[in-house]
Amino acid sequence: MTGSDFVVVANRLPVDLETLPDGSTRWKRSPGGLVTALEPILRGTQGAWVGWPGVPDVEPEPLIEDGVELHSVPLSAQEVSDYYEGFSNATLWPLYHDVIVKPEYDRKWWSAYVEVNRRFAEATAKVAADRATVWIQDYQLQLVPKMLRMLRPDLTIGFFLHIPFPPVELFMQLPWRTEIVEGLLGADLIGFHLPGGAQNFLYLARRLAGQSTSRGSIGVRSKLGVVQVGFRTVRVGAFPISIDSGQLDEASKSKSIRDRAKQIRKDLGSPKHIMLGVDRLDYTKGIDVRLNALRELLDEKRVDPEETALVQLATPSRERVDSYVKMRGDIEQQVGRINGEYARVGHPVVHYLHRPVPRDELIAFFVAADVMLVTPLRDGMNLVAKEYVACHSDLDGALVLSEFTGAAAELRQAYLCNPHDLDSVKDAMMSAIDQDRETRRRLMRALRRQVLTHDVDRWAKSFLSALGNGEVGGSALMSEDER
Ligand SMILES: O=P(O)(O)OC[C@H]1O[C@H](O[C@H]2O[C@H](CO)[C@@H](O)[C@H](O)[C@H]2O)[C@H](O)[C@@H](O)[C@@H]1O
Ligand SMILES: Nc1ccn([C@@H]2O[C@H](COP(=O)(O)OP(=O)(O)O)[C@@H](O)[C@H]2O)c(=O)n1
Repeated sequence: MTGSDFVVVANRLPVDLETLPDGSTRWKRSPGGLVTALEPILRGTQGAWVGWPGVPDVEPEPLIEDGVELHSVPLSAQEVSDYYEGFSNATLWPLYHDVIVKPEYDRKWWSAYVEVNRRFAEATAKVAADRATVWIQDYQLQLVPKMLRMLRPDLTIGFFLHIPFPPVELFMQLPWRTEIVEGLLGADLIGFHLPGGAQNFLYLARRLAGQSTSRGSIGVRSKLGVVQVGFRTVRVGAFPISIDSGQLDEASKSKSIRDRAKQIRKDLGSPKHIMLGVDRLDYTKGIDVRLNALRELLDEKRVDPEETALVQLATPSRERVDSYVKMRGDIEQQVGRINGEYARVGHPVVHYLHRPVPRDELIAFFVAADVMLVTPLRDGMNLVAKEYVACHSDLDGALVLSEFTGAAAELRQAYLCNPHDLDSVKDAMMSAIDQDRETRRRLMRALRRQVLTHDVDRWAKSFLSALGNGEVGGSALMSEDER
């Protein structure tokens, strides 16, 4: 059998097919941190990537990009609605993000999820070489490990969840909770960002799937948990994802980016403090939280509108899902309200862009920003926080970071805040603005040490070596009955 020895399977390909006004098509980079992280890992490996091309009802021929074979899995318009917008992003996404909005449980969406997961498993089974390693990504594809194992028992199968794995009490709401846990248990190794997610999963493997599991605590890139599924041993661990920090560090030092960053400051009217938010427009990201905090700081005259600019770059995301439509309206109203009260003609306080920004332009914004605002109510990791740090070799920047991000477990020298407590967010913003230069430099130096030594390459190697060598750090097995 021919095929690829290493296959990544993700809901999206790293590029989306875009139709131009003249009817022609071109590929453009897909949104989100999963693609940011995996694209440099696969580049040049001669591996394959199986995913949806981002638009309904098309099935482009396989293509090769940077040595990687891209294989499209087609979705009909109805499947985009039921599997992607419905079950993935109106059921699982809110359920796994602390039910910030109420998850909807719809049997039709579940059927579409099962059907599309089956299609991904079949497409992968065709692409993978004999005894290949397959790495399945994220919440959209949690049934694929089991389905693929049934089709191709020769494969080594890894699964990584990019979003938080929820507390047991929330997960238990899901009508199809057992099927999801059993789907994941088809993998040889299941990875989470944080030990807490892995621990939650182990408990559910005992309780819902009735399997024996290890009892010891799980470490970061160490001390894996174990689930015994018949004769198979499934390992479970924490592998915090990261970015290509060396590449970003280099890029941010280039003259063209530095010049562009200076120009951005000028264009903003040379304010004393540039604050920046960079997110997909998603209710998990707490864009409303930072806008509320800024408005109160302006009201209380702790921040001077003449000296301050907040730039919010918001990539459009999941634009047909109801909760996203509503949130967009709310945020745009908040931006309008702040500018209505505090802007001068030609001098807004909040600069809001609802469109994707080219990569170099984004890096220039990171370089220009004095204070980065990352305030999600819940976020699996948040790569933006790490990207900002990687872009500040000048040590002259401050990161305000929500405790409810995966990144907060590693970036302890950020100005940490609780996004549910507006005073905590306001205080963190003020500390970031006011802190003396020496303290800011010391904190940024420590943050950079973490981000530059823990890059995406280390993430992938730690996961793949654990997948490859069957390394186990777990202790004795414990079944549900023994608990
Ligand atoms: O594909 P979309 O529906 O447009 O969404 C984009 C991606 O969003 C999510 O990203 C997550 O992965 C990041 C990298 O691990 C992590 O830092 C972040 O906290 C997560 O939210 C989603 O998980 C991906 O599947 C989407 O492609
Ligand atoms: N306007 C924007 C916003 C985000 N992004 C990128 O999208 C990725 C977002 O990753 P993330 O882990 O912070 O969050 P998710 O969007 O994956 O949930 C980062 O690599 C950002 O640099 C972008 O390119 N343009």
